[in-house]
Amino acid sequence: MMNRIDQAFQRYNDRYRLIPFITAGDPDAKTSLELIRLLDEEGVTAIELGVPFSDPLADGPVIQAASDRALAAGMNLRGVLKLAQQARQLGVQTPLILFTYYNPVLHYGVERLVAAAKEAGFDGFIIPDLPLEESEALDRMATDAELHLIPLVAPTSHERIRAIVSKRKGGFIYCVSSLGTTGIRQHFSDGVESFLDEVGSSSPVPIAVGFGISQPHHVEQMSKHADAVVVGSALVRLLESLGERLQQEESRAAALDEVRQMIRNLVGKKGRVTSGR
Ligand SMILES: O=P(O)(O)OC[C@@H](O)[C@@H](O)c1c[nH]c2ccccc12
Repeated sequence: MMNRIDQAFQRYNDRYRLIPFITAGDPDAKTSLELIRLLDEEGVTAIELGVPFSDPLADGPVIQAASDRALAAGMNLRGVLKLAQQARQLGVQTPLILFTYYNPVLHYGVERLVAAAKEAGFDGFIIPDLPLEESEALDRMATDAELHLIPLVAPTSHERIRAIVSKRKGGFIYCVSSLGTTGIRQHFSDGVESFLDEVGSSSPVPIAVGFGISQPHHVEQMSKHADAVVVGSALVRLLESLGERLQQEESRAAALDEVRQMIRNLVGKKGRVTSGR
């Protein structure tokens, strides 16, 4: 089964493959839709659309604050589904990944959510706290709906990595660069590259790496060992600093240009052939 995520990784790309994460509804739904369109225009490989949650255990302070802002602005799982639907109606083709903690999924109903996500135009799910005993069923339902459940692997035991990776048939593997929570890092432990090489050598599908990545040189370095790079907190922090400017008509365009510039700095200049994996 091939969906937009699989097609995106197969498409020739002369820049670094970036998967940005944004918290849906931060600072508001209208801005989130503008951001999705901007990221689509910039040709990112996929977009992680985060459902804000009151208890984001795996998130550092930047994304925790973004969740609080989005919840205060009234965003919820239903609103995130609507955002995807609106983006597809506007012609957005970039793969959309529904990022959510498990609790909102449980409340909504797993089966109902898979159908609603498919209907809304999502291509995959990332659920960082999905209990292992639930993942089989959700994985099967997602595949039946031609969506991909994207597993996360951390630098833990080799057996666990192989168990997760070996049976994947599509989508990608999300390699967490370091244990701990999301958040900008200046340095990465030198074990990251060998961890990525280990996952990459046994993975039948592309691998992406995330956690802490914020600078073009991080993207360049990680792209030697992974097929794509996830950037969340650095982008969310920029959106926080742009705040009201994003929401006011007279300053919105200039604020969005700052976001565009950050994306361009991270994906590199056109014409650069990435060494890739
Ligand atoms: O924020 P960072 O350090 O750039 O990491 C990506 C991360 O934001 C995104 O993939 C994500 C947001 N919340 C998460 C919770 C768990 C795993 C991954 C995530």
